[in-house]
Amino acid sequence: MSRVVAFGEIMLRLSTERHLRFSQSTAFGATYGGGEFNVCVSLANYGVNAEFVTRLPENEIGFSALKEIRKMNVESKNIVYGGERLGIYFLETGAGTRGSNVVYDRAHSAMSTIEKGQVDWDKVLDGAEWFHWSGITPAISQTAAEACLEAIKVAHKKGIKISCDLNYRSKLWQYGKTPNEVMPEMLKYSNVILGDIDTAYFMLGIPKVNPNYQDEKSLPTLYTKLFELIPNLQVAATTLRYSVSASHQRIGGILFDGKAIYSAKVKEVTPVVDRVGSGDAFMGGLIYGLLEYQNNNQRALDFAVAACCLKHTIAGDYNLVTLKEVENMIDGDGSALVSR
Ligand SMILES: O=C(O)C(=O)C[C@H](O)[C@H](O)CO
Repeated sequence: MSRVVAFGEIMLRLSTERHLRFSQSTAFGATYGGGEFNVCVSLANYGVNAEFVTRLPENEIGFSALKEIRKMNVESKNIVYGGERLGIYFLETGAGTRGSNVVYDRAHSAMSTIEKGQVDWDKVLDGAEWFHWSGITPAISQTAAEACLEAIKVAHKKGIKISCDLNYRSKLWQYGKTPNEVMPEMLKYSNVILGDIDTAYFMLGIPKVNPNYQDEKSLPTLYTKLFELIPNLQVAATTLRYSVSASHQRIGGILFDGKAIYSAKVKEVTPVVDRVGSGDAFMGGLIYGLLEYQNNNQRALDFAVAACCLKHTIAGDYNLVTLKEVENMIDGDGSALVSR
C-alpha cells in the first residue's frame, strides 16, 4: 500500500446551522478540517496509508483533534506537541445568492508557531512515496513556511514525489511576506501542482492572460509557463467550475503533463450541500489516481473530478466516500450508486 505524508494545520471548524448568519447563531456545529488533513482523509478512504504531520497543543482540545485524526484512519505518530492553542475557523454557510463566509481564529496556534527542526523529517519520510503540502502552511507564519521548506527539501533529497495545492487564502499572509517572496523557492521541488489562473496570479505573480477566461484554452498557456518556471514539475491540474447558482455547479477538470492536455467531462452537481473541502477532495483524488493509474493521466483526472463532485454532496470538510463510489461515478451511471 502506498504511503503518503501530508504536512499542515488541522483546525476546529465551527459552523452556523441551517444557513444562519453569524450574528443570529446561538450554536455552532463543531467538526474539524484543514486543507492538507482533508487530503489525508480522502486518501485513507481509498485505502492509502496516509499520515498527517502537524503540531498540536498539549491540552484537551489538541487531544480531541488527535482523536479525530485517529478516528479518520490517518496515521498520527509523528505529530509534534507544544504551543498555545488549536486554530479555529468559523464558517457561515451561505444560501442562494449569499455566499459562505470564513473567519479565521488561528493566530498563535500550535502549528503557526512550529519551527524548523521540530519534526525529524529524515525519519518521518523514510519509506514514503509521496509528500503533500499546500500554500496554506507558508501563509500562516514565517516559521511554518520554514518548517515546510525543510520537509520539502528532505522529501526531494529522498526522491519522494511532492505535490502542492497552491490554495491561495487572501485572509492569511499577515506576517509581512507576500506569497511571491516565499512560494517560488518552495515550489521549485514540487512535481505535481494544483492551481488555476487566479491562484497562479496571487501566489506567483503570473499575469492573467484574460482575467475572465479560465478554461481549456487559457490554462495550457499558464501550465506551459509553470513548466518553464518549475524545473521538477511533472503534472499541473485544476478543477474547472462553472457556477449555475450557489446550489448548482458544473464541474470538470484539466491536467497537463508537459506534453499533452487532458480534460474531464463536465458533471452537473446539484444540490450543493457543502463545497468547503472540494478542492482537497480533487487533490486527494488526483494523488490517488496518479499513484494507482500510473500511466493513465486521463483516468487519474477523471477520478479527481468525480471525487470533487461527490464532496459537494457531503456536509463537513471531508470527502466521506468509498473508492467504489468514486469509481461508480466515473464508470457507472454517474450517480455514484453502488449496485448490490
Ligand atoms: O482555509 C484554510 O486554511 C483551511 O484549511 C480551512 C478549510 O479546511 C479549507 O479551506 C478547505 O480547503
